[in-house]
Amino acid sequence: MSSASLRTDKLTRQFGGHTAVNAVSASFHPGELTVIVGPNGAGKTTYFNLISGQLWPSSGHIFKGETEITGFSPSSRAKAGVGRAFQLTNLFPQLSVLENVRLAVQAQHGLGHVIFRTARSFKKLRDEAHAYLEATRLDRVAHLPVTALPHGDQRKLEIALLLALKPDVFMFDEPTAGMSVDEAPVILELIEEIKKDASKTVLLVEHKMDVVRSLADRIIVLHNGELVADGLPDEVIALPIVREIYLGIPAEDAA
Ligand SMILES: Nc1ncnc2c1ncn2[C@@H]1O[C@H](COP(=O)(O)OP(=O)(O)OP(=O)(O)O)[C@@H](O)[C@H]1O
Repeated sequence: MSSASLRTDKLTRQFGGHTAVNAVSASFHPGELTVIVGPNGAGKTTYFNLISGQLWPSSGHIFKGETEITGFSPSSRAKAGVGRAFQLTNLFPQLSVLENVRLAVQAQHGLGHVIFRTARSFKKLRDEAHAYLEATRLDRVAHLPVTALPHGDQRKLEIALLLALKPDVFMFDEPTAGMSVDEAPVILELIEEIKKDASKTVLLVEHKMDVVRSLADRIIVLHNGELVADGLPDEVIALPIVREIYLGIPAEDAA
């Protein structure tokens, strides 16, 4: 267990009388990309929100390495290395895409929003920000105010900001949702790149089976809040419950 970079132990969240996530224990390891699948309402987003700190668990624990982070705020979790691509909040709408990413880089370097000290250090931060924009193919819109970005580019910016955070654990919730067919491959290639880094742990919630197949090292299946399967992609995809959910094959025919 000690090699896990992230671990949930009997993680549970109730809403009123409804148990959205039910005693989910799972470990996630560096160099591994785990896709979390399950039907609508299975508890995937709630599980993600519990890990990233948007929701508190009703019971159970979350560990980053050896450190228990269950009581940490979302920003403390991010500082501890658990980073999630978020809907764009906390941005400076009047500033350009590049400036927003540069501020994220600056914050990651522990400089907060202080005025940069030297021209050289400012250039270093800008160059790093530019590298994240190139990685997400946003360099062509670097000068635009963030409010001018179309939806697909906004989703890419979420990922550029996540890269700036330099997390050990990357969390993506349907990263290509709402993107056009020609935009999605850029993001998938980028996630491929991240997963090649043996020190990074990647968690992905995804509905699209082609994306699941191309990226997953491992798949876990949530159903009614419970973890019902955990294994290698081929094994898990062959399970009747997964074939029923994703391929529409009734469980009795798929068995
Ligand atoms: N804030 C909330 N208050 C009450 N019930 C909630 C809340 N958030 C989620 N739920 C319920 O918890 C269950 C799990 O929802 P969740 O959104 O985590 O599922 P999901 O697997 O992410 O679904 P989808 O694939 O549709 O996004 C659902 O029954 C949902 O209605």
